[in-house]
Amino acid sequence: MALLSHRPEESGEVERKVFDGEIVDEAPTDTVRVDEVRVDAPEVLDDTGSWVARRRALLADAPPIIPPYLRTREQLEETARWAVAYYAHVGAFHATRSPFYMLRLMARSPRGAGRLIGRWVAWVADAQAAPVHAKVAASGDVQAWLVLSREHSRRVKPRRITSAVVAVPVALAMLTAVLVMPAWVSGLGVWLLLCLLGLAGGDPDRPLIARYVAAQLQRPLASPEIEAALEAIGIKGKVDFVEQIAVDGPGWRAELDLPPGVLAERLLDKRKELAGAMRRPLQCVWPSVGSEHPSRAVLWVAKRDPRTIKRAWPLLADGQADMYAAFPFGVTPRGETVPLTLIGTNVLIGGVMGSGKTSAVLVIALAGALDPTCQLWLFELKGSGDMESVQPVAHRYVQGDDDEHCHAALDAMYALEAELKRRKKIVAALPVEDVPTGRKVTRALADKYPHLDLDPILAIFDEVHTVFEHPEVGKEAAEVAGRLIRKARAYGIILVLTTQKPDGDSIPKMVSDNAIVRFCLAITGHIANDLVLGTGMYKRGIRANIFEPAEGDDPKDSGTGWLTRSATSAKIVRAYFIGQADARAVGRRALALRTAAGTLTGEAAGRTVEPVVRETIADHLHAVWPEGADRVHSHRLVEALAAYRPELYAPWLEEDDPAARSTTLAAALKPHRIPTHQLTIRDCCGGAKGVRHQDLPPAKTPADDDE
Ligand SMILES: Nc1ncnc2c1ncn2[C@@H]1O[C@H](COP(=O)(O)OP(=O)(O)OP(=O)(O)O)[C@@H](O)[C@H]1O
Repeated sequence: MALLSHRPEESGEVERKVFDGEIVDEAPTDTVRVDEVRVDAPEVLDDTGSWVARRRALLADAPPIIPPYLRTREQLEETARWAVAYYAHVGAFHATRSPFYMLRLMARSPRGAGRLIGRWVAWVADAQAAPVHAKVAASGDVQAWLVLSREHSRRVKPRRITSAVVAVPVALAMLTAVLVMPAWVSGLGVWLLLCLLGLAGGDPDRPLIARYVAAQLQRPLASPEIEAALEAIGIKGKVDFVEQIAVDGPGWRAELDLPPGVLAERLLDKRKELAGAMRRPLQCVWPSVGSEHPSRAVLWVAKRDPRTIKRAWPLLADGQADMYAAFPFGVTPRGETVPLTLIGTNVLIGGVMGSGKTSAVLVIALAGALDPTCQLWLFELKGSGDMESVQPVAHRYVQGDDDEHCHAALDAMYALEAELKRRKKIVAALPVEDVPTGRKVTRALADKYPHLDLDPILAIFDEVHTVFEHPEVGKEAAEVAGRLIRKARAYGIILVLTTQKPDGDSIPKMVSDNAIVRFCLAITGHIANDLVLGTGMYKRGIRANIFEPAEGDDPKDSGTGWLTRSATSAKIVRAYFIGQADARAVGRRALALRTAAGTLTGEAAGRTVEPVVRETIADHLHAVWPEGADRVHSHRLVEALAAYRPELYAPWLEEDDPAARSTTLAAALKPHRIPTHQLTIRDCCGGAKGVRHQDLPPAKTPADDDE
């Protein structure tokens, strides 16, 4: 589906074209006029300059003289193929059922004969006038009765004569024909007569011909249907169609101005009602906000229900992926493949239960698996086993939502941070000719220096809120993830986070603010929408509450969401759906690829993952502890920590009250089992909460830090 394009082209030209909510680079060229609809000539505004200037503007927007499908052979062929396939199918459908249609006709012929004879008798007897006769007879008006009788005779007599003149010769002719003609001709005649009688004996509730109902073959879109549907959902008033409804890819596109004062975003909120009013499957109806003004709407309606079109992931059966390049991720409702390039980015995926997060992230994981150079760190924190297919090639694989799994996830985040610092140091020391596009990891760099281990790392944390909400590791994990998401992408570490709880508590602000690729599946409410897609997206009409999550066996819009890469690009995409059996087959292929390439690492190579030596707040306390002191007040420690590691502890100083700062420190120390006590330190400031040196765990080697 081509949707809206309002992204500056590289040339610097800005061309805004809106197609059904999706932002694309170029306007579609494959439009075919299909529908004679009322088209008002574009209004010429008074202030657009001279007569010539106004005509120029009109000409610029004028539809092409030769319809595009006559100029592009592919579109013409595609349309012709579609039409032939459609009519061939419909023809075959009815041809197969024609014997049943015949039987039905025969069975209805007695009723048809009865009806025709009844009508004939009623006509001859002028039955229409019977109620009037009855009324006059009841009134006892003799004069009126006589007038009516005369009139009745005058009308009925010629009918009787006509009937006799027609019926007798016809009956005789038929009898003669039956006796004289060969048997097959008589049979054909009787059969035809019975068919005609059968047609006359039809029942409107039981049509003779089976209605060809196919959800994926939609009737063409027409303006009266749109107007009626808008009215049905409460949008009353004059609707102006900006252009004729046209074929646009595998659907129809209508661009319209809603009645004055009605915002186009209302259609987004009422997509379901609109589809209901149009009597079309929800997945076929895609409204979007136009670019000209807030009341300009674009409605794209699919010719076929996208759910009935099975599209296999292009890498399912063969092929490799390259994490430094694009891999196929999904398709737009128009059926165009949407590639995804993840190097140099990170990904945030959000959606309610059943919206298709795991299926979408599985596409990314399998693409990573099919790049033999890519290290996979997989944390499936739902514990459902949906990513087991990738386990055989994973450098690290954790599945579950218990304490141990959350600790393992935090540990992995620290390990990724340590790896980031290692890479950063290496890249900083490289000669400038090795990093012509800036100090970041590239495929060329990784290939040139294989011993430096700069190959991409794909780290997926599925249902990451499980870690962020964990009472012990949550806060720490949020801080590490916040640092990682900002810095890791330049060094070939791709972070992919998914959550079914997009809210402030389950996704730290630092994470949501710094996500680059965002994929928002079905969600409820504008807060969750903007948390996943970025502030202001809901207002701009990029709304994921238009999608419906899976319900039972019906996938509905599952796997469909808004995919954005920057504030100005957004498109509706349905991620490829890869079933578990297929995913396992891809996993086996990935294992073979890596075994042949000798690139199995970590757990996949049978190694045990050692926990990283990492800094904790206990290490930081050791670092700031005054030499020789056996006790220090908490508020003093907070000030010292904030000076030592402002990125971690400066926010604690926002609290002016020393007691409140002490409470924050006590809460942070609790997971490390470091107690705080009421301490009186004479040379300091009397009695207050504080920490005893003897309660600190022994100092350990701090992780390398070049912050
Ligand atoms: N792209 C897709 N195309 C078609 N169906 C899909 C797609 N993605 C998911 N589904 C269907 O939706 C169901 C739910 O998908 P999935 O488990 O990925 O959702 P989820 O958001 O991870 O749900 P939960 O949070 O409950 O685990 C799947 O079982 C599948 O039937």
